[in-house]
Amino acid sequence: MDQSGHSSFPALAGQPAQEALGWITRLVAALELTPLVAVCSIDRAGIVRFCNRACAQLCGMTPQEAVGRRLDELLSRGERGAEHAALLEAVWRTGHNGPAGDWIVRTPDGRERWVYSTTVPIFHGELGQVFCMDVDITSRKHAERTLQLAAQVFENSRDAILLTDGRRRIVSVNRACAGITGYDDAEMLGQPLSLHRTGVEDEAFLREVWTQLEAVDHWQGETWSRRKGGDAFPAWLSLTAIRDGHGQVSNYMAILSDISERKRSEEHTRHLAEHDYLTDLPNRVLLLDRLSLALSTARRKGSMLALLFLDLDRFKPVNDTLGHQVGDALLREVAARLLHCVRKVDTVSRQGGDEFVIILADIGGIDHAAHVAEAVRQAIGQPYRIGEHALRISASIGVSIFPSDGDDIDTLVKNADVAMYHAKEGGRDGFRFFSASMNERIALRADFEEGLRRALDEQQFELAFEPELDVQSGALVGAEALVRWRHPQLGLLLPERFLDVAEEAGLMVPIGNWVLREACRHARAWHDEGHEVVVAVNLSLGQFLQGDLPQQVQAALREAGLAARFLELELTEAIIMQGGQAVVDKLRGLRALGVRLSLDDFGTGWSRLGQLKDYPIDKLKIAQAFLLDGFDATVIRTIIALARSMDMTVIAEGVETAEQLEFLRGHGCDQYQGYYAVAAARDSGQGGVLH
Ligand SMILES: Nc1nc2c(ncn2[C@@H]2O[C@H](COP(=O)(O)OP(=O)(O)OP(=O)(O)O)[C@@H](O)[C@H]2O)c(=O)[nH]1
Repeated sequence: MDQSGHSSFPALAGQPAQEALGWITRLVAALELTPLVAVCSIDRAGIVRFCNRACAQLCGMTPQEAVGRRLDELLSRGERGAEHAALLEAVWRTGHNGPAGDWIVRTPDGRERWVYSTTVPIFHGELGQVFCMDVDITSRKHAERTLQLAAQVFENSRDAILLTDGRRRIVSVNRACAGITGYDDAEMLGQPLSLHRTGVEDEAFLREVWTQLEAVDHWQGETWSRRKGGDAFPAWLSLTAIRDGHGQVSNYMAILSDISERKRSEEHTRHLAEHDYLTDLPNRVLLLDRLSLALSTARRKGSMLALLFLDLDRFKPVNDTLGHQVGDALLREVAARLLHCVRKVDTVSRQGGDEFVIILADIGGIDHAAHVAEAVRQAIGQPYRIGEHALRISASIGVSIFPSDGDDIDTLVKNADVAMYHAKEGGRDGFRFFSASMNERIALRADFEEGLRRALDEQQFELAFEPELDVQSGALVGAEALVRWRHPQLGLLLPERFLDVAEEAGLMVPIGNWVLREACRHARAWHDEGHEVVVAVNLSLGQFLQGDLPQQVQAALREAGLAARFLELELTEAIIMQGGQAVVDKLRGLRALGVRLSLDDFGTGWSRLGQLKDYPIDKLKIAQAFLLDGFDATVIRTIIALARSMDMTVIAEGVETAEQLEFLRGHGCDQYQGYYAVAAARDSGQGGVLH
């Protein structure tokens, strides 16, 4: 017994001294060698006096290296170091065992280990040493942490997770399970995992699922589930068999995700991809899909189908005058009216712009298509009220029929389009059925356009000149250049035969520039022969709008060596109607080159007479309509007076008789042109000048 009353070795009490010593030696040896418990002892100064192998290993050194160092050099006690130091201090103070507990220690080489640790004071007379015993529980701690995390994942997952035992009885469900399925835990636990619990009801499907699960331990796929309340919802189901160490299935895990939201968003995305944003009608993609389906059905049933290709008439001016928003609203209203004209089985789609295509599925006969086309025409033609605007619009409709007008999508769409084009050409506001001859006309027109494209390169254009004579003296003062096309097969063509096509084919500018250069070249030739005649060239709107028009004019004059005052550019009213300072500036720019400007066809559409004085125009050409379609003396007199008041030259076109010329002379008209001028020039020998 020591002075404090503690027995140093109670277990050896009563043993003979020799035997006790043997026991102690063996115990120390066991302590020394045990791999399970790291043991070290420290003295009051905190110096390590004993360190077994396990302790040395934990610290990453040999026992010899450990002994003699301070304990905190071996194992620092991590974040809770102060707490541990206080505990140790209490052991020294009270002489009682320190409480056992888990600690994180840090070894000298920086590793962190979890230890289960206790501290025992050992008395030898007085309190001599404190033994620290640590069991390394790092792996267990990690396993616990992993399990804890798994449990958190299980519990917090937004998907329903169900665990069963090997006999498919539910042993655990997470919180989300009740949220998704509507069944609470009590209704689930202990129940067999018939997938009815997850709402999957298709027996054949379920058999297939379990068969695959048994074979490869996993199955996943999309399925329809039903909540306890009866609602069906789309779900993603994943089933996994979990096997034990002997390869037997010990558990099954089912994960059920509610994918209604994702489906809704996918559906929304698909809707956007297949529908027109403005009218929400099927777009071209969906139309082709529906048409393909409708064609398969029609082929199988041997029935007919009609395709209506609809294009609004003169829709562009609605946009241009009232703005795109009104245009958009009109398109939406048109879409709504179209839907009213067809059955549920039919498809109304918008192709873009002001084009719509309608599929009439399974029609009884052609008259059905005609009936719908007429109903559509009438519906579109009813007045519209868009905001404060009252509008009217019409549509041109082309119809193609399966099987007579085509057997495949492309042909049917193309033929309906061709028929629509003919409806436009036929005066708009109507419908046309496709006929084979339409294609021939389209092909002819395409050939014609192709020929026109080649005509410039192959020098098939020519100029003719119409003389302009002085009313008083009869002298030749000018000549208007008029373009002709010597077509290889069709012979000499007048501009009205090909200018529309040139306009649509974008050829007006190159043709116009050719005319300009060629006219200047001719004028120069006349001058060289001693005839100082002005040459007049018509300027199209397209030409006027080109940015480098002044340069083109200058180049033509330079190439020909013609003085600018001998070139007259004839403007159309369309150019002046563009209005604005930009037009005035451009005209002034041309005028500054020294050329003359005349206004062609004056009097037919000009509504802003007051502004005429703002434009730098030298000459007015009285439209020939006033002379040819019933001689309008009042208008002619007025125009002459107007031109005089503004100091402009005035010329009358289309003069055919001596009386007309007399009238013009009597009212002070300066020049004239037309059949009578041609004859007069010929008779006076001046006609030959204009070769
Ligand atoms: N407001 C609006 N206009 C559009 C839209 N898409 C295209 N457009 C316009 O629709 C017009 C289509 O005009 P076209 O069919 O070429 O010509 P049109 O004036 O109808 O003449 P015709 O068809 O020859 O009778 C163009 O001006 C386009 O800019 C759209 O989504 N909204």
